[in-house]
Amino acid sequence: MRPELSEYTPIYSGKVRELYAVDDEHLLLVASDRISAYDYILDSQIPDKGRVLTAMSVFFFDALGVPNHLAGPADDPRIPESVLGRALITRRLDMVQVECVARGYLTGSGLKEYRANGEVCGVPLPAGLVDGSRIDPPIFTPATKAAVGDHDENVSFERVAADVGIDLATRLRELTLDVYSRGADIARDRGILLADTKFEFGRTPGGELLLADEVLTPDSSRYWDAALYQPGRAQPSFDKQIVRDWLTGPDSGWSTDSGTPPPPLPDDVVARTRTRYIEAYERISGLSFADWPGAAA
Ligand SMILES: N#Cc1c(N)ncnc1-c1cnn(Cc2cccc(F)c2)c1
Repeated sequence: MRPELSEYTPIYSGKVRELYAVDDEHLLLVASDRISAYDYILDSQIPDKGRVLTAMSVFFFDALGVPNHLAGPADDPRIPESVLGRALITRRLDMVQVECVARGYLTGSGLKEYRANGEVCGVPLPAGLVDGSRIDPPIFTPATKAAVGDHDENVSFERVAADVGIDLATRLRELTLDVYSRGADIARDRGILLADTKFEFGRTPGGELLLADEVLTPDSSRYWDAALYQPGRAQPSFDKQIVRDWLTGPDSGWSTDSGTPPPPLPDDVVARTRTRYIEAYERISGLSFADWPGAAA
């Protein structure tokens, strides 16, 4: 008999995820079916998004073999039925307060910084780069965690070293770039470009540094279809472009500068977006989402 979610203590509620205390040493990370676009949490949910993204994290935790915070399988008996497949039991860690970002392509806040001063997080880049340019080798572009609703602030490696010490900062950079590069290789072999990603790390009471949070999901990363890749423009998001195009298209009656929340999504936009998430998982993992625990939404 599985416990009810109400038996666990809520300790954090994010835009699309929640965190519960299971006991003194373990947490339950729950991924919802909520989706964000243009800095709004949409009223419409994407069925099975939480289960797909949980499956992607588990695939990469297993595939990359990095010591991590998982403390049980996807069907761990401590996971309530109501969130089975979209929740994981993890070790409770002392989280390192650094957003560990790796970039293999130039876009978003990194592009904005580059256009202003030719570098990202203090890392100089070659002249002449455009939106979507490859950054080879990939770079470590850390950020400080923002308050809810704010954007993280990009900081230099030197700032991270000042905050957490040079040894830990060096280890964070090394792990971030290694895990990003190996994850990007896996995705690229399946026709999907991992443009950038954000990792979080934490330490055990014994001081071991573990990879935590979600790993290489479309919510913590930018995924692009390699077949559509064209440097010099904003690349279509593998998973969110259908939503973005409808919201900014003629049928939504909405615009990004309206100052109002986006309208609900049409059923076909929801359905096609669900399919994109499942396609990303099945192409990258080589596994069938039908085999993943939990009831289809
Ligand atoms: N992972 C992890 C983790 C851990 N293993 N130990 C202690 N704290 C955290 C932790 C704290 N904040 N977050 C972000 C987060 C993740 C998932 C859902 C949310 F609502 C929020 C993660």
